[in-house]
Amino acid sequence: MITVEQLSGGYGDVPIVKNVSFTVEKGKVLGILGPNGSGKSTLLKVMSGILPATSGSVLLDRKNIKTYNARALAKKMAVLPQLHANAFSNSVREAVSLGRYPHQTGFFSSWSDKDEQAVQHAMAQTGVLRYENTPMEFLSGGEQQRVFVAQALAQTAEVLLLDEPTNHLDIAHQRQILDMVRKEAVECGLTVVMVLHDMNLASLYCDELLLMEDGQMRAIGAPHEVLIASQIEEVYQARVTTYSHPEIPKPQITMMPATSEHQPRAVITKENFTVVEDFIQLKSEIPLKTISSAVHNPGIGWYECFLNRSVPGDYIINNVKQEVAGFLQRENFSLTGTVVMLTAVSTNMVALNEYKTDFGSVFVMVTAGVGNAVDVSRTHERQDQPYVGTINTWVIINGCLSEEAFFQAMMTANEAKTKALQTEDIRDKRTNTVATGTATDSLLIAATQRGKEMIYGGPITEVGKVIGRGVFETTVQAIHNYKTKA
Ligand SMILES: Nc1ncnc2c1ncn2[C@@H]1O[C@H](COP(=O)(O)OP(=O)(O)OP(=O)(O)O)[C@@H](O)[C@H]1O
Repeated sequence: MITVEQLSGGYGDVPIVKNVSFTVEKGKVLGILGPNGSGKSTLLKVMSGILPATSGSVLLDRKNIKTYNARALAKKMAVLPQLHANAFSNSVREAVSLGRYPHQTGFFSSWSDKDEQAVQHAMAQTGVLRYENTPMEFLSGGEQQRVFVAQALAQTAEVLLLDEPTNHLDIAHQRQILDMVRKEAVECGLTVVMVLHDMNLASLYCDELLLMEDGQMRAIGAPHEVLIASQIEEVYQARVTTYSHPEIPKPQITMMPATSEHQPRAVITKENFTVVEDFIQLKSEIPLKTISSAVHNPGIGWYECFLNRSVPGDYIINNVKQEVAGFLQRENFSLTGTVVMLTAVSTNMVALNEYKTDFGSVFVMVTAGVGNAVDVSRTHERQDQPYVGTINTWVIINGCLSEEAFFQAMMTANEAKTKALQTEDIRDKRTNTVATGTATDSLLIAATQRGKEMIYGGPITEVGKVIGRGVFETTVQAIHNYKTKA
């Protein structure tokens, strides 16, 4: 455990670090973030005693570091500095072994089994074992960086201070070093304070983050309490946006480029749609921000091509995703840029309408295979497998929607679809009650994201009104087409 109390210090008379206080418990990892020159490295230097503190104190297990002599302190705390004077012409093994100097005692100190184990463990953990006998000068910058991390690790101190440990490392080695740091913290109780420039890595690997600004603490707390877009924008003077990591409940930050770049024409018109026997296609000149429950490329993303593909009624394939990928490859569609829905109805039953609004046109496309419609409130009564029958709906918006508006637009569209089924008196054959949809309906909302952002997409908003009317009317029309052409 390390405690920093109202610590100030710097170079000569100039205070760089001002009044910093925090505690890192045993087995926890603190990440220090901040713009260039905000005092991160200086803070580590004052914490480790490399630079004198002008006021305040640093405690290791509640004992001031001033009470330790250099060797005793080095046994407790290992430091990886930002810049290494690479005076080594010796081997990797010898460089890592230097980490053991605090443990060497007496004038003729001998190399113990413990020393050997610590060096072997450190080299293995950092992936430098295979360079063991290579001279340091023969290693790349990233390989040398890993050797320096190994040297700090070999010190087997309780507290590790790391200044940009992932400097020069490719992503695989960044992961290796940071995984190793986390593992040593969680499994061996190592306490870690590390300066990182990459906020996303810091979010993933640190329990807490300290954000520095002009030598002072701007914020400290769990990643989600520190990585707040407005706060990061203020401190770094850069436009950013936050999003959730897809698999881990940690925030991530992405930079927003300046928008001076020429933007191509960004309007979807009727000409962007084509209907052929196999599919209904929308091909956009710009990627559209999309949210969908499609078979291929579902979820949230940016896509340029959209297919509502007609497949035979007996289309039962074990691996639908693979079959669709094969189709895209055969037909020369981009696997990563195309969203695909499947329908058993033929493409000539499509209903496609344009709705003109003040912010731009909205297109609604529906194919409605309602032969096997279901009443969602009664499906719990049935034991059978879902069978074919699909209403596919696209809402394509020449406009800009907030994240919230996208989800509300989905709800609005779905409500309008259900209302259309009610109006057309489409029934669940088993219960003879009004159907609410089919077992495998799919919905897609896509927008050009140009123009003024629409914050909400509920039924009484500007965009919600057109979605409500558009999906209702177009679904009714698609049901008529299905009834007359089936
Ligand atoms: N040896 C030095 N002598 C005098 N001033 C220094 C020295 N090293 C750094 N500084 C000053 O201290 C301030 C903080 O520097 P520091 O290296 O701590 O920043 P940092 O946050 O680690 O930056 P970076 O992200 O660029 O590594 C800077 O204004 C810098 O110019």
